[in-house]
Amino acid sequence: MSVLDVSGLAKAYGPVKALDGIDLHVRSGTRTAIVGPSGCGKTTLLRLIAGFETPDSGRILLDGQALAENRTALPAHMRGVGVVSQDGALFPHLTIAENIGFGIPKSEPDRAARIAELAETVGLKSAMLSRWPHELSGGQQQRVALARALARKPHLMLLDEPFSALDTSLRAAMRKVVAELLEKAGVTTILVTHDQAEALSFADQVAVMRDGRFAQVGTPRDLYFRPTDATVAEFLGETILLPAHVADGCANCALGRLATHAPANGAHARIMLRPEQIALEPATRAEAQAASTGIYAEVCACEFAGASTVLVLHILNPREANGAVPPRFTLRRAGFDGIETGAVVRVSVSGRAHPLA
Ligand SMILES: Nc1ncnc2c1ncn2[C@@H]1O[C@H](COP(=O)(O)OP(=O)(O)OP(=O)(O)O)[C@@H](O)[C@H]1O
Repeated sequence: MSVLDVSGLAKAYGPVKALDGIDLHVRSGTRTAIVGPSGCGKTTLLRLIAGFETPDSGRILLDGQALAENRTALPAHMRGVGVVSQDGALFPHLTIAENIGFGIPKSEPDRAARIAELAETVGLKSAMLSRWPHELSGGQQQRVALARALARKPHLMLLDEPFSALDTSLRAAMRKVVAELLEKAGVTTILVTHDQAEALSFADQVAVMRDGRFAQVGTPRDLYFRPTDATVAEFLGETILLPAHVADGCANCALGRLATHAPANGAHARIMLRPEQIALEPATRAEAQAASTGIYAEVCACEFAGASTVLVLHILNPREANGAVPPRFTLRRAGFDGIETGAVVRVSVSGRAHPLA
């Protein structure tokens, strides 16, 4: 099991600052996911850790040993770092057994047995060992790529969008298999992905990257429920943002007085809620007009999308303190429960609101 420490890492391609001062600590035997929009520098970071490129400045330590320090770098093959890329990149002229055994010396007496064991570990049938890469499905090829990387007994595994070419159901299954396998082998792992749900479910630690820097690093729950800003919040999932007056651990907003996560203050703060925190119950316009407590809303729009439905809700009796809040918000709900455009609903909020600057 190995510990990775990255500090002050920077890399520019001409005028483009691909990495602009990255600090990252990955604990031994854990899984870290790096997410961020296209072009933010994710692959560049993996390439520097793998040793395919040299940083302009900064340091990468694996178990205290310098893999790269400023412009000096240990060659990739001496780092003990395994890499699995998006397409698996198998050698087309080698059989599956030869691909898996690529990094195992031919002189090793139990080479064939190790290849068979690795194939079994990643769930490949022994009959596949004599096949060629083009005779395997995408998911099977990714398993071979993983077995090939594991054969070298890496201290650190780098996974660069390894599931992105797979269809949705296979993707989820492979993610689970790979997470379990790496955990069992105790290999410290970094996964790069575009998929926020994948990052949140796969990793112990998630780093959100933006313009060559980390916007936030933390546990999946921390990042999802306590994002540092609205961009991180929206990147990690559906978000409801409402203007609020935040003081003394409470936020006054269009949805009433809500307890907040942190003791934040600020007259112009906003709060964030996740859609799972909002419950709707059918109600009537008369109830809404007569009510002295509770929040009522009218459904102004309803977009059915199969597994989820997006509602636009107009709050009929907003409770905000400053009166300047547009009392309307969008809510994505799982499934469809018959609430249509024109319906009146009672709105309740569970859990705490998260204040944002
Ligand atoms: N070899 C290169 N030469 C010039 N610019 C490069 C090179 N490699 C990357 N870049 C630039 O550096 C920035 C970061 O690229 P990188 O591939 O690391 O992003 P990414 O987050 O992995 O993107 P994606 O999710 O689309 O793969 C981009 O602006 C990219 O155009």
